[in-house]
Amino acid sequence: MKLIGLNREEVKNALKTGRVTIAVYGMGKMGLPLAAVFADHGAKVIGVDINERVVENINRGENHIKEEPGLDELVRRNVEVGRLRATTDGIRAAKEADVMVILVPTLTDERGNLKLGPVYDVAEKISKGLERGDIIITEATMPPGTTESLIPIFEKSGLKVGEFGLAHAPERTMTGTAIRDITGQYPKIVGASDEKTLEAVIGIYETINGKGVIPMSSIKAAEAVKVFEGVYRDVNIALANELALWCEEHGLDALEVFQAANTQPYCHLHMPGAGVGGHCIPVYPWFVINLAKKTNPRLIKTAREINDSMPHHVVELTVKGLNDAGRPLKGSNVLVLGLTFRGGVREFMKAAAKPIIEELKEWGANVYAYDPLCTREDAERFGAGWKEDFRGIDAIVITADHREFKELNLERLAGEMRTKVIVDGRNVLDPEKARKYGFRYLKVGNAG
Ligand SMILES: NC(=O)c1ccc[n+]([C@@H]2O[C@H](COP(=O)([O-])OP(=O)(O)OC[C@H]3O[C@@H](n4cnc5c(N)ncnc54)[C@H](O)[C@@H]3O)[C@@H](O)[C@H]2O)c1
Ligand SMILES: CC(=O)N[C@@H]1[C@@H](OP(=O)(O)OP(=O)(O)OC[C@H]2O[C@@H](n3ccc(=O)[nH]c3=O)[C@H](O)[C@@H]2O)O[C@H](CO)[C@@H](O)[C@@H]1O
Repeated sequence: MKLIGLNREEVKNALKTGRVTIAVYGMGKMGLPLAAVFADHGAKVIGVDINERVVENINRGENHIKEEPGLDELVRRNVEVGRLRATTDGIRAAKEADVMVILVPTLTDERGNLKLGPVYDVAEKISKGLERGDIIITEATMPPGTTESLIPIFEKSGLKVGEFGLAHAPERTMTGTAIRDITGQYPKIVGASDEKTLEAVIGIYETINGKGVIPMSSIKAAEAVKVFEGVYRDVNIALANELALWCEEHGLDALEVFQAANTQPYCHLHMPGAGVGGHCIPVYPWFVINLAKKTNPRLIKTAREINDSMPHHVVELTVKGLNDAGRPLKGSNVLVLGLTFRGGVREFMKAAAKPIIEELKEWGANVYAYDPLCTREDAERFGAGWKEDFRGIDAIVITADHREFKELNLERLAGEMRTKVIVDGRNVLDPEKARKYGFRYLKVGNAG
């Protein structure tokens, strides 16, 4: 059922009664939860992915996103009742769907150059199945202006924008809380090509999001909201890192000072640490930097440099800790705890562990690694040995805040390690407790 021209209440009713078909392109950490939530609210949903194994799993009612609580059941029951199915045929999905949601990766390379290939691929497929009255929504985080830059591709269908609707509704969630966030942790941001499309898209998201919708004046404004959220986070993490380095110089504990400062409602000092990884936070600033022609985003560029320098600082802390214990880094056995970019997610994009392992090896250390979400092969891919105990280890370097690391048995570590040095790159351990067991405990913002 085409939705353009309906008011939001009519759209909600149509969606809930199974008269709306939604195709979601990208069955990943964001796309599959969204598809399952739409299906659970009554829509007929087609999940589209280029990965045949992903498609086969979903059609068997199996969820492959293991970091998402509740998603197994949501996928199983909606596949079982026939509301959710998956395909690799993106063109056919567009022909059958009334609404097409683009939620494939939007990435950059190490230098921040955009890699929007998956978005263009999906746009081309949608253009071959687009029908009058259809609505296309980009949910993937987009450099502002990108959604509208796809219009020439969509108009290859022979339709003009206006005959189909275009909107941007950024996915404001994170792996591990996607279902909670999609269904109402935050209001949904929506910008659209025209009033009728905006009205329909508000109806679509009010159906699934209990916090409602914030309509924006344009598609580009909606794109900027999500990107700015990420830039805010990256710049504030850089501020925390810079102040933490100052605290080290002045013998202060950064977290003690930050926690006290943050009791003031206007102060939100973030967590200093081993660096900023993932598909999101280190990427979104480049969307702003690359699009700046007359302005010069100096602060945003400097923040990126500060955050990218933190893995090296963690290596410096490791050298200091070992030296204080009378051991050179060269020849020491160092165990890196964490290969993923953050705890709870098996994702390696710009993980701090990679440069840390490389630099430790350059200095002649024997480097091992362990991560509860990873395998021996992952460690070897990073250039480290795999080690699940602490015997003979001189220094432990924590680079991801996995729950397991917060619960480390310090008594066992003290008994097994050869030299007792801990560099806590994610502030997961209690400094006093570590020092009580005789560890030299260092972290970003407190060099012991
Ligand atoms: N992961 C997060 O916490 C998070 C949070 C908010 C927003 N986002 C944004 O959501 C978007 C998707 O991120 P994600 O974490 O779900 O990625 P992901 O890597 O987990 O999943 C992407 C999926 O898209 C599929 N895919 C790739 N190219 C395709 C194509 N041409 N056609 C169809 N499917 C294709 C892949 O096979 C994969 O299954 C990105 O723009 C990201 O910035 C991510
Ligand atoms: C919708 C979307 O895109 N969602 C994103 C998702 O982001 P994400 O999954 O990438 O996770 P983040 O928590 O942002 O971590 C990124 C890296 O920064 C390090 N870090 C973090 C905080 C800090 O104070 N100091 C740090 O050093 C951390 O170790 C890691 O390496 O969720 C965030 C809400 O959590 C959102 O804001 C963010 O938009």
